[in-house]
Amino acid sequence: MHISLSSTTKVHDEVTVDYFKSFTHELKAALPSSSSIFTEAIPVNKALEQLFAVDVVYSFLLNVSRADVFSSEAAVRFSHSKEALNLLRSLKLLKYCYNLPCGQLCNALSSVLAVFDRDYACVFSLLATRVLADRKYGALFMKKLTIASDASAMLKALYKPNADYLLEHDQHAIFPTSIYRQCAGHVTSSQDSCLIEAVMGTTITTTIEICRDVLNPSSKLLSDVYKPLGRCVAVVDERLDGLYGKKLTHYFLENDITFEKLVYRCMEVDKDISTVEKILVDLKSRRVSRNEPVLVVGGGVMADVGGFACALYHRNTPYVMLCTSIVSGIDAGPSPRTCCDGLGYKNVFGAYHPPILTLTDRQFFRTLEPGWIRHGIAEIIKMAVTKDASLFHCLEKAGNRLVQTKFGIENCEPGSEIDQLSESIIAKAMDGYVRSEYGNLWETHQCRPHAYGHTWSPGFELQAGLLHGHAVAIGMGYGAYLSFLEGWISELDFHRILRVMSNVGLSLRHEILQNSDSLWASQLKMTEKRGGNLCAPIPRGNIGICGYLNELSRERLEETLADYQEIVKSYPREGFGIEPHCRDVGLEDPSTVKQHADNAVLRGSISNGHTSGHANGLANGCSNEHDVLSNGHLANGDHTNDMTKDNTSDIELYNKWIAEKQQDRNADEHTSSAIGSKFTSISREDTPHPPEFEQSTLFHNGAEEYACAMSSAPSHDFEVIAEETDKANLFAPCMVGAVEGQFLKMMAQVSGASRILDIGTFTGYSALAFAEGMCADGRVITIEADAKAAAVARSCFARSKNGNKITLVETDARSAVVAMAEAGEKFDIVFLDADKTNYRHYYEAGLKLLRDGGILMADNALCALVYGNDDPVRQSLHEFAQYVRADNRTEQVMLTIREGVLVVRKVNNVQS
Ligand SMILES: C[S@@+](CC[C@H](N)C(=O)[O-])C[C@H]1O[C@@H](n2cnc3c(N)ncnc32)[C@H](O)[C@@H]1O
Repeated sequence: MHISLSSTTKVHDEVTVDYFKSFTHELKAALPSSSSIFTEAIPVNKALEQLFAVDVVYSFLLNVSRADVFSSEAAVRFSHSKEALNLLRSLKLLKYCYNLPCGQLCNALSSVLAVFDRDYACVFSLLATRVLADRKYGALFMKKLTIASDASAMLKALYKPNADYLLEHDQHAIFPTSIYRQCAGHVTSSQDSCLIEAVMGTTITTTIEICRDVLNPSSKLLSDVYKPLGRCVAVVDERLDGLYGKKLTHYFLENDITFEKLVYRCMEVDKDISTVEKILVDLKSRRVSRNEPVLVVGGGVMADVGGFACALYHRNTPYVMLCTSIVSGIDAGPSPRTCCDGLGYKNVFGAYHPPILTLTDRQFFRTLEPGWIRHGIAEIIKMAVTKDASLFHCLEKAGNRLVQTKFGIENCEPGSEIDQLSESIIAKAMDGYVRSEYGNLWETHQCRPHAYGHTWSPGFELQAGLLHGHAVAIGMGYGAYLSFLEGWISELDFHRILRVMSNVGLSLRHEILQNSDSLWASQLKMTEKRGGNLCAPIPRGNIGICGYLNELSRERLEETLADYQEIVKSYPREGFGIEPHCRDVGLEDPSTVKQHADNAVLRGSISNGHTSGHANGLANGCSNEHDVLSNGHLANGDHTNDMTKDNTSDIELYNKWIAEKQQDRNADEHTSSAIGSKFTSISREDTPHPPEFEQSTLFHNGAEEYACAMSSAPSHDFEVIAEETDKANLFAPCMVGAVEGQFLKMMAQVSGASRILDIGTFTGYSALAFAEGMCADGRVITIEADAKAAAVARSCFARSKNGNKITLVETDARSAVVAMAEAGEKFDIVFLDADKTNYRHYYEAGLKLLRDGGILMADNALCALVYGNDDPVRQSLHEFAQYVRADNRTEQVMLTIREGVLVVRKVNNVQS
């Protein structure tokens, strides 16, 4: 250090634990508890001015502002105890004292004092609390009080020279963009500057804490971050909001912090760019600043998309990760690899952006299903086998009690052996994970122990619809077998690894392994991703140590895979896992999701004239073991080759094919009216009655079944509805069913509807389909007159995660719609599915209820064709269709979905 500021200022080369200790004693001597500064009589600004003028304080702040807080030497100096580590955490904050709000600065000072003198810290914290509570001075940067043009001359004389020093020698300390990251680099150039060689590096700091009861208002973990800012903007997983939303709100309310909660659905299927976009739009609308840590609350999906949104927002915005699942709590939460799926690939978009603070609290595990707990344990086992033998011992000891007690949270006493063991397991797993991840933040090399189990599993995880943890467990078991065959671990240790997984109900095998193609495809893809090396992490030497397998031929893979499956058959359940599939724990089958994703890629590649190899190329750039889709044909590239053929010949072939098809069809009387020469001039003739239609159904046999098979599978909630309808002996065909349900859901999604009116609930299928397609704060009002049907619907809504978006009104819809229109209610979509003879009445009220541009849909509209001549509904539906057709306030299309859906768009502002 080259500057002396006053004769009394001591400049320390190194800030140590002892330095903090002597600061505490010196401060107590200079400002004893009896000082007037600690009394309420003195205004906050005066108290602060006095505090900063104390010689001990300004020499302390000078030293910490110049301290090298990010070096490994500094870490070593503070590594001997938890208290010392907490001091390092305070030091990292105090380094930026000029830029800290006074409230936060005083808080950090009282945390330091608390390590050495609790009584004195208590007195000091009263001052800190007063400052924090002061709207003006609590949020004011220390530099405003000490070096700004209107600061007192005395304080300026003390603090300005050091600020000037920092401006020259350590710009981060005086004008930081973020207090959580620094960068440095050097540039060398030729004399004429035509050749430049440069090196750049970034240093990021973060804190990870395994904590308890973080949402108890007395916990300071979150309030320490947000109190100085005055507010907390949080992005919250919708499911978590249902479970803990009130507690979260209460926490911030009690701590007098404005809480702005943004809620998003975070199922695996939501992990796409649209969710990230929504978060970005919302952050902007809340005017979140680039220095304001966003609170991200949820499991793995939320950690990925929330973290990614923060990485994109202002190019880089800090965030605090509150982990609520095991996977986020020890893996995705602190992970720097934020991402979302896209173009049919998992994790194809992303950024390296770790949280500034990760909090893992086991209390949240209470609401996890056993199947989710089991799947989370796989990620812990991976760290135990490759990084930490002591963690492995803990897992062996705890066994299935981890699942039974939800990691020491249920069916056991606080402080019991399993409670402590669980805490230790989570902490050690986290430690192992961040040690292997943070040393290789940008994945600049492929020696990554935490990828154990992830080399072959991407080949079958999605195809088999497996939960990630079960797929990884199979990958780990097989990897351990290869390690044993290599002579890297003993047979005993190989079986210990299998046993620890089997004991908690994880899978050691699955039928899909009978075909090794997908594993081989995955191996090829991984090798490509890992820079041409297989580099498969497997245990080597002992449990707790990692080695890397770099060669495995196709023949050997087949042979060893077959042997492995024989061996694991001797394990309980013949090696199969408990509830291994996503569908077993109520999650959407990812293979369905994947199928749609593949279609998207294919469509994209055709319409862009690109090959699917283009999309493959994107996947190659991915950086996450979870990211390769298990699609054998894409991975093998054979499909790619088809698509890269000469474009012209493809078009010629297509034209020839279509000409033949046209001829065939035109030869068939029934279809020639709609296809071919008459296509552009369909008759617009109207008839007083519905035209004769020879068939009693709209479609040939098999058409609807095929449409159903090729549409996204409905969620489990609809199975519940079907079962309950059946149990209640209600007429099941009343329900809109799978294909139309999926259509309604999509209409809600693509229109971004936030309010939908569903007339004719029956047992709730259409209402729930709409609800599924709407965002968290969407509302479906559904009307049903029949008490029995309404009761079934109500119970189904109560069992669905989307049921909270639905309000069921049990009444006669005819008068209800009039009353709603009179009350000025507005909807984005109105769906008619009640008494068909009253469709015209609902239509008129519906137009009043729709916002401009809104959509009205009338179900069963094509039934005018198939109902018998003596059925009054036949004529009534026909007249309704005629009425709409003649209405110039709307435009419409009759869709041949199920029994016909007449879709009507309101084009003008409709007067009542
Ligand atoms: C075809 S079902 C509706 C099916 C439902 N949309 C679904 O997807 O499951 C028609 C429902 O409308 C109800 N309904 C008929 N007339 C009604 C009225 N005037 N007011 C309210 N509900 C009525 C019937 O009780 C019946 O449950």
